[in-house]
This record gives sequence, C-alpha cells and structure tokens, in this order.
Amino acid sequence: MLSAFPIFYSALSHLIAYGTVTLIGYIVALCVYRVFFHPLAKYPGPLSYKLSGWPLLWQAYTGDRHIWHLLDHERYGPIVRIAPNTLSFNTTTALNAIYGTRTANVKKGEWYKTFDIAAGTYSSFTETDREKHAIKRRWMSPAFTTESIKANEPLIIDIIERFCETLKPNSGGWGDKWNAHLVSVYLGFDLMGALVLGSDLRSVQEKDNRDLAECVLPTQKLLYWLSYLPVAFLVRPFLRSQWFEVLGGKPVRDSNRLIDYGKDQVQARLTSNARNETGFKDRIDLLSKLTFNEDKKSGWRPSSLDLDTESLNMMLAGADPYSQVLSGAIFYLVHNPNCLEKVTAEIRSTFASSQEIVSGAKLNSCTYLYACIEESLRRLTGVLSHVPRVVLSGGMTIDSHFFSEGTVVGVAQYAIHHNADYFTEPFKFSPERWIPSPTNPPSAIDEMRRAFEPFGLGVRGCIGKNLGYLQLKLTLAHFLWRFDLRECEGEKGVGAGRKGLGIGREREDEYQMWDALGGVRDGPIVEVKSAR
Ligand code: HEM
Repeated sequence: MLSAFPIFYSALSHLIAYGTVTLIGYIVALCVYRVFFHPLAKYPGPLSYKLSGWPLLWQAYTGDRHIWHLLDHERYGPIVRIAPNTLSFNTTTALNAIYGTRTANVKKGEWYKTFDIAAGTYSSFTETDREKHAIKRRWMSPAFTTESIKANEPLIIDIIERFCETLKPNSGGWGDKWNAHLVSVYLGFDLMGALVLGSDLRSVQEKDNRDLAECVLPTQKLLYWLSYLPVAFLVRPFLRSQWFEVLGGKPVRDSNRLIDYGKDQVQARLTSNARNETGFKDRIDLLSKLTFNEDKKSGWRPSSLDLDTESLNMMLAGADPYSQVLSGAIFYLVHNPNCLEKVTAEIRSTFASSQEIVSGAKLNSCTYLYACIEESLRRLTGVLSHVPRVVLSGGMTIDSHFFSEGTVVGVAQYAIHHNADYFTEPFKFSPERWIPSPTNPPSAIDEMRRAFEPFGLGVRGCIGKNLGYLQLKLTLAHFLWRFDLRECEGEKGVGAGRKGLGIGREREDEYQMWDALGGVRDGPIVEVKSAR
C-alpha cells in the first residue's frame, strides 16, 4: 500500500509535465497559426495584436483605445488587424459598406451584450439578432417622429431655461465658476429623465439625484472594460448581483438604483388602466408612447423587461453623448475666442428674445451655430472607438477584400474623423469647414460628410439623431443668447491635453476623452456673465 504513493506521484508529475508541454505546444502552434496562416495574416498591425486580444483589453482599460486606433492607422494604413480576428478600416468606402447599407452582410458583435443586460434583457442598442432588432426599431419609431419631438420641445426649452436661470450670476459681473463637464452631465440627465420617463429630476438645481447622473460614466467604463474580457459571457449573468456591486462600488450601486427607478416608472404605466388614468393618458414622454405600442408588422408587444431595459437604454444613450458634445463644444468655444464671438453674434442678431428660440426657420438659419455643432461632433464623436460588426454567412467584400463569416470588422469614429485624407488640418477646430464658400465648395463638404458619422449610420444608426441635434442647438442658442462665456483665469487648461498626459494627448487645444464607449472627460472650468 505504502509503495503506491511514489508511483502515484511519479504518474502525476509525468502528467503535469506532459500537460505543460502540450499547453506550451498549443500556445506556440496558435501563435504561429495566427501570425502566418490565419485568414487575416496578410493584414498589417503590431505583432501583439495579431497574437491575442489582450492589447485591446488593456487599451479599453486605460481609455486610450481611440488614440491607438488613430496612431495604428497612421502607421499601418487604411486596414489594420487590431486583434487576431478583427480588422479596423479607415476609409469612407469601408464605413459605408459596413454600416451604411441595409444589405451589409453583418450583425452587431457579441461585445454589445454586456452593456444594458443588468436591466434584464437586450435593448434596441444591444440586440445583436437582426430580425429582433428590426422589430424593436419599428416599435420605437413612433416615439421619434418629427411630431413627437415637436410635442416635447417646450419641455426641452423649459429645462434649458431653468438651467440658464441656475447659472445666472446674482450681480451684473461674472458669476461663480463651474465645471462644464459636470453641469452638462446633470443637464443631459435632466433632459432625458423628462423626455424618456416624464420625471423632473432637477439634478442641475439640487443635489438629490446627482449620484444617479454621476454614476453613468464610471459604470460604463467598468462595463466597457469587462465587455472585452474573453470570458465576458461568464460575467454577464452576475452584472445585477451583489458580487458586482462589491466589485464596482458606489457607481454600480447607484446605477442599480437608476435601473430600479426606471422599473418603477414602467410599473406605474403598466398597472391596470394606467393608460386611461389622469396623469398618464396625456403624457408624451417616450416611455408612455412605447408602453402600449406594438410592432404593427409582427404584432410584437414589449414585456415589462423590454420596457425596463429600453427606458434605461434611452436614458443613457440620450444623456451621455449629448453631455459629452455640450461640454466639448464649450471647451472648443472658450479655446477659440473667434468662433465663440462669431456664434454668439449670430445667435443674438437672429433672435430678439429668448422666447423666439424654438425650432424652425430662424434656428435653421443659424449656419455658424450648426457648423460649431458639426465640428464639435467631429472632434468628440458619439462613440470613440471601433464599433464591431461580425460578418455573416456568405461573407462580404470591403474595399475590394473578401472576408468570410465570423470576421469582425469596423471603423473607429475618432480615427476617421481625424483622417487627414478627408479633413484638412484634422486637429484644428474649424466650424468654417462645414460652411460653403468660394474656397470651400459644397462638393468638398459632401466629400467630408462621407467620412462623418457621429450618430452612426444605417439600420443601427442613432434613432435619437434629430432629437440630439435639436437639444444641442436649443441649449447652445439659449445659453449663448443669455450669457457671455469665458474660461476661468487660474483654472485654464482643465480638460485639455498636455505633455506628459500620455501618448497622443499632448495637444493643448484638444479636449481629452478616455474611451469608455463614449468618453470620460473633465472641464473646462468656466464662468458666465449676463449679456443683458
Ligand atoms: C448628441 C447626441 C447623440 C449622439 C452623438 C449619439 C450617437 C449614437 C451612435 C454613434 C450610435 C450608434 C452606436 C453603435 O453603432 O454602436 C447611437 C445609437 C443609438 N442612440 Fe444615439 N446619440 C445621441 C443621442 C441620442 C438620443 C437623444 C437618443 C434617444 C433617446 C439616442 C438613442 C440611441 C439608440 C436607442 C441607439 C441604438 C440604435 C440601434 O441600434 O437601433 N441617442 N447613438
């Protein structure tokens, strides 16, 4: 009996030795395959990207992914292999082929599935199945018609005007300093709370709901990083668990409170006869429009989980990019005083009173305002990095290259929006590039527009695009009509690039973002003075 132990240990050590050799052999073989024999082997990129997806995970963790995409395209050209099975493109033709056409033989990648699953199911944003997504999109479309947006406009203006009242200095001089990033987050949250849920969250004015607004970016950053884990599918079921609350801390607890708040709003609408009760029947918020709606074509009706998830999705998808573009526009305007002066003069000469600032011909005539928004959208972009699409059965051709089923392809907004082939002096904030002139003919602007996709494109493009534009136009027009704006003396450069901040972050006139689907950002610190 005693003599059995040495035999057992000898067998075990042999087993471990064979196992280790086999594992090393497998890894070496996999590396050789990925570098030399993989169908994407001929595409350029750093060796580390070809070997594994870990560099992408690291870039997502540090928030520098968009910068690496740009630098990699500058170094390796229009097609870069950014992971063993993933290609990034940087051409308008690829942009259109992958996202722009209804017939593109792709679907959203599994990567999306991590984002709003904590609310219970997949939303229109994270649904990867093309048929199920088409049904959701049709179901949601009545909430985003011109009439629906017009009906909500007084609410938008009311919240913007209250925002302006809160910032108004008490004296005739310059008021208190404020962080444009934080204030934009609160305003975006209040706007979407009102538009999606019909709630008056008042986080601009009061502290009560600010934790909910402030949790969005840190939670998104954590989810973004987790979504790149090779084992993300194992993590997803725990995203609403206490385990995840411990890992994510306060932002995740607050995010769960936000999900619960949305669920309560859904339940309030679903309870018996809520549709006809006073207080609900006349409501025009997006959730009320969707609760009892169905997809006319398939007859699909949303479950309460669908409504929970979609209301959270609309809150987050609507609030954060708006806030990002708003604080970015403020940054670029205070850093470019000529542009600030021009846009302010245009708004003040177009409208005799703030009551006149509504959608319509006069607002549309503010071409410089629109150009400032376009240029801010170009510099900031809605989603910074490569948004993955997976090639479906039958494969597809992009830029004359054929790719088989399962290849992951995409374009990174930050990279294409700063591609010098399409945008001259891409790091210059220049609203003028969007305005036709003898030196800038409409054909040149059309050419640029083909590389411009701040709201995404095609069937998976942003359903809230028109609403987003309207909110941005109304906010900047009301705000600049009422106030002179400047960056605070002594607080200059908050949010800007500087030497030593990291690779690609040295430009002092660039608003810095740390990639987390949208961008984590800060500043600028500004102050206002009443103009009248
Ligand atoms: C400045 C404002 C906004 C920007 C820059 C923006 C940007 C984007 C982008 C780039 C996408 C595509 C993302 C991808 O393919 O992964 C997207 C999708 C989406 N956005 Fe927006 N968005 C804005 C405002 C809004 C608003 C106000 C709403 C509505 C409440 C909204 C709801 C959505 C939804 C539901 C999707 C998913 C669409 C689908 O896959 O069918 N967005 N947005």
